[in-house]
Amino acid sequence: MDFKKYIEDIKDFPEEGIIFRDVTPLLKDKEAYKESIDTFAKWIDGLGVQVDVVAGPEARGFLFGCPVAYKVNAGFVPVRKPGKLPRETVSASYDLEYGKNEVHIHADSIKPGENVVIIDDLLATGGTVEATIQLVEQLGGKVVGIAFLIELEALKGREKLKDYNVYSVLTY
Ligand SMILES: O=P(O)(O)OC[C@H]1O[C@H](OP(=O)(O)OP(=O)(O)O)[C@H](O)[C@@H]1O
Ligand SMILES: Nc1ncnc2[nH]cnc12
Repeated sequence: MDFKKYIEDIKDFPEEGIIFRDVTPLLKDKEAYKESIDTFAKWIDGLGVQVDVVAGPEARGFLFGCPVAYKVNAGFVPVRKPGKLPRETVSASYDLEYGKNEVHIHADSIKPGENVVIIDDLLATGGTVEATIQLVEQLGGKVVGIAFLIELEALKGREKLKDYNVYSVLTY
């Protein structure tokens, strides 16, 4: 399927100079959304390992991570912005293409030795996923794969992920 048909390019959002890749038209289209989830799941099946956990960064990572977790019979761990998780967390901070942020996961959410796949809608500078990897590994999880719907190649996020198995459905 030509998924790019379902991605809207918005100039100068949320700041001048950024082309925002909006996935909401894809989410709205039942066939495109389903096929995108199936595409992630097929890639995960091809890894040949039982995935225990899918971890997805707030908020758009939930939109893809949760249905993929369901499909591959794994649990889902939300990677959240500060002040959202009610129990003890571990955290890491990072720079965004626009701005700065911090991510948290519950300290008991991943057990040592569990196989984890990280899913997000988009790879830009790689800051979010790098921070997410740090959290998973701090808890003893093994990052067996990382997948995005969209990779913005010019921002070279993949260079931060050299040691990992990385997949993107679409590149720009
Ligand atoms: O590779 P990076 O430079 O880290 O950028 C990619 C991240 O930026 C976006 O999330 P954002 O923080 O805008 O939050 P949202 O999902 O809540 O909109 C996107 O969903 C990725 O998580
Ligand atoms: N250009 C972009 N479009 C959509 N989400 C993003 N997150 C970081 N950069 C982005």
